[in-house]
Formats: sequence, structure tokens, C-alpha cells
Amino acid sequence: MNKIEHIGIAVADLKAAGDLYEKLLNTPVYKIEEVATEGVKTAFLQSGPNKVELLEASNPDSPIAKFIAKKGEGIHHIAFEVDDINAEMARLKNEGFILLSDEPKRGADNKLVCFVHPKSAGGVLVELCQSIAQENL
Ligand SMILES: CC[C@H](C(=O)O)C(=O)SCCNC(=O)CCNC(=O)[C@H](O)C(C)(C)COP(=O)(O)OP(=O)(O)OC[C@H]1O[C@@H](n2cnc3c(N)ncnc32)[C@H](O)[C@@H]1OP(=O)(O)O
Ligand SMILES: [Co+2]
Repeated sequence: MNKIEHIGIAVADLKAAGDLYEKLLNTPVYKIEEVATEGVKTAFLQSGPNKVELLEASNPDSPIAKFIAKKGEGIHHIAFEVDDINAEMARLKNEGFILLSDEPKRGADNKLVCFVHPKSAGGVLVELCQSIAQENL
């Protein structure tokens, strides 16, 4: 596991949250991207070395909709950068962590991603992110 790749924040209204975080971080949203397979619409802001991912549910079955219904808006997950997501997934599985998919999935912002169930990670939803090489986009 390398640096924190982003902090995921669940929001009810992506536009309003984007405006708020632009003021808070004094930096513009640099990308808006829907990941239909995840049921989310995302907005990204970069503040120094830190990346913030705002997440709005794009359908009622979205994990973000369920999260907000249960816990309200707020920090949803921590994503870590990995060099080799398949190797990290195998290592974590071997260590007894519960992975939420058998294979990496296509995430936002040109990443391959996989999630670790919060029940096996001390109550924190952890995401692994491997950048997709330019030639493979
Ligand atoms: C991929 C695009 C983008 C990117 O970065 O590229 C994203 O980050 S997409 C982010 C949205 N997608 C996901 O979150 C996928 C992984 N999440 C899941 O599969 C589910 O949300 C899961 C399994 C974590 C929870 O789903 P479930 O249907 O089991 O919901 P429950 O409310 O029953 O939760 C069970 C249990 O877990 C606790 N929980 C749920 N979400 C979180 C969370 N984000 N952080 C910490 N804990 C969480 C929930 O409170 C329940 O615990 P309990 O003690 O029973 O209340
Ligand atoms: Co994320």
C-alpha cells in the first residue's frame, strides 16, 4: 500500500457539495465522472498532494444512497494507491481481509479498484486504487 490516493465523501447533492469544497479547499473541481457500475456520480478536487472524491448516488440502489440513508453525509471511504492491485488483493485475502470483489473493477479517474469490507478493516471502508496505464485507457 502506498500513499492515500483519495478520501471518498458521500454527499446528497454533488453540485452543492462541489461548490462548498471549492470554497473550502480554494481549488476548482477538476473532473465530474459517473461510474454507472458503482451507482455513483463523482467530483474530484486536488488540494496539494491530497485528492477528495465527492460521491452522489446515481440510483436508489447505490451504496452511497444506502450509506446516506443510514449515516447521513460524510466520510465514506479511504482509498490507497497500490502498484499491483492483484498482488495486494491476494495478500489481503491471505491475511484474512474480506474483499468485496474477486477481480479489480474499473473505477473513476482512470483507476482499477477493489474494496475491503469495513467489517474486516476496523469499521473503515478501504479502497485499493491502481492507475491504468495511458496506453490501456
Ligand atoms: C468506484 C468508483 C469510485 C472510485 O473511487 O473509483 C468509488 O469510490 S465508488 C464508492 C461506492 N462504492 C462502494 O462503496 C462499493 C463498496 N461498498 C459496498 O460494497 C457496500 O457499501 C458495503 C458492503 C460496504 C456495505 O453494503 P451493505 O449493503 O452491507 O450495507 P449495510 O448498511 O448493511 O452495511 C453493512 C455494515 O457495514 C457498515 N458500513 C456500510 N458502509 C460503510 C462505510 N462506508 N464505512 C464504514 N462502515 C460501513 C454498515 O454500518 C453496517 O454495519 P452495522 O454495524 O451492521 O451497521
Ligand atoms: Co473512491
